[in-house]
Amino acid sequence: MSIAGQPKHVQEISAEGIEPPSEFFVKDTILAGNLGSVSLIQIPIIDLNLLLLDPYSEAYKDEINKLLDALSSWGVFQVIGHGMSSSYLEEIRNLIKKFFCLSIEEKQKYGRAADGFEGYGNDPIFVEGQVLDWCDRLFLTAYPQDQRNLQFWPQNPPNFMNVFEEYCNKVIVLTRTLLKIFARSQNLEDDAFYKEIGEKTLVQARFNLYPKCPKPDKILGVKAHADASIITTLLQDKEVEGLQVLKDGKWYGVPTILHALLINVGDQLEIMSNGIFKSPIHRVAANSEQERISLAVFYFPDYEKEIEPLQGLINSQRPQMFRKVKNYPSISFKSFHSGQIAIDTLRISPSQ
Ligand SMILES: O=C(O)CCC(=O)C(=O)O
Ligand SMILES: [Fe+2]
Repeated sequence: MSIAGQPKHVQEISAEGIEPPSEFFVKDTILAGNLGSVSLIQIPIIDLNLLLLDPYSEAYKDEINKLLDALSSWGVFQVIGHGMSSSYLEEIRNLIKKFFCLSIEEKQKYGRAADGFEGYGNDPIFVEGQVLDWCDRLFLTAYPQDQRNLQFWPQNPPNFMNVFEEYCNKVIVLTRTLLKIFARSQNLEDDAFYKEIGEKTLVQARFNLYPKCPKPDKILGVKAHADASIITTLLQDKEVEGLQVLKDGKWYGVPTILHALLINVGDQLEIMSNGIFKSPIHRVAANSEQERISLAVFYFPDYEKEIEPLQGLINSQRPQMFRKVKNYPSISFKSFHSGQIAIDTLRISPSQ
């Protein structure tokens, strides 16, 4: 089955074992380099429990320094001690698998519109000549609650809504705790980032399925990008790796850790931190042997909220690095599809 005018779901192409259509083949750019094997790198593992200790304790100081180093170099770390047990995270992974295991017809009940973003589907085509990601996804808005489009929320598995909602709530609590700790790491008031973001936040989730791909040396699960969010919380497949992060011009594979969640700085946090925290460029490799799943939860400010570097992080040594911005995801989206790095369009050059 293919939907009129749309390429088939990746899951179907993979199951049929046919040659992938040419739209999936990456073009030879620096961001598509080294698609063969990359070395796995142990990105920092941060224990949240240690960051909730007395700030004068040695254990706290060591952990906050490790965190600061992670935020300002990789822009990504694995968090443990977040209060969600391994078995709970396994329940969430099972929910993702159960949904993607349904027939295409069943999943298609929650299918996105041909030109839409929300719902179940393959990579939406927005520009001519776009290279397609080897990934089917279910994209949902979780908060604000009144912006949920419930027609896209699966009724099957039957407990989907409750389990997903509870998980989102836990991720939101974790995100807000991290924002406080990030502020402390800069000697700012606990609510410094939180005040800039405002009360109204947008929380969206992307459930990803990366079916087996016969050409992992020429095709990507997700093309190189930086997230437009403030913070992204990623639940990775427990066995199959695929996420890669670009650092100093080299790609590194991120290992998966059963009980950890992967946190990455999004562009809007890089902006608010005046460039101190880095929003990493990352991508997902395809895999010829194994299917992979993941769940990314993106935490955004409201579209109407203007974001800018915090005053407390601007000084003569570090002048303001980014212009103010509103509705950053739309800028990011356009840049992504025209091959630009979105955050660079907001950079203030030193002479300005
Ligand atoms: O699946 C992954 O590991 C990462 C997905 C991702 O980067 C995204 O959805 O923005
Ligand atoms: Fe991402």
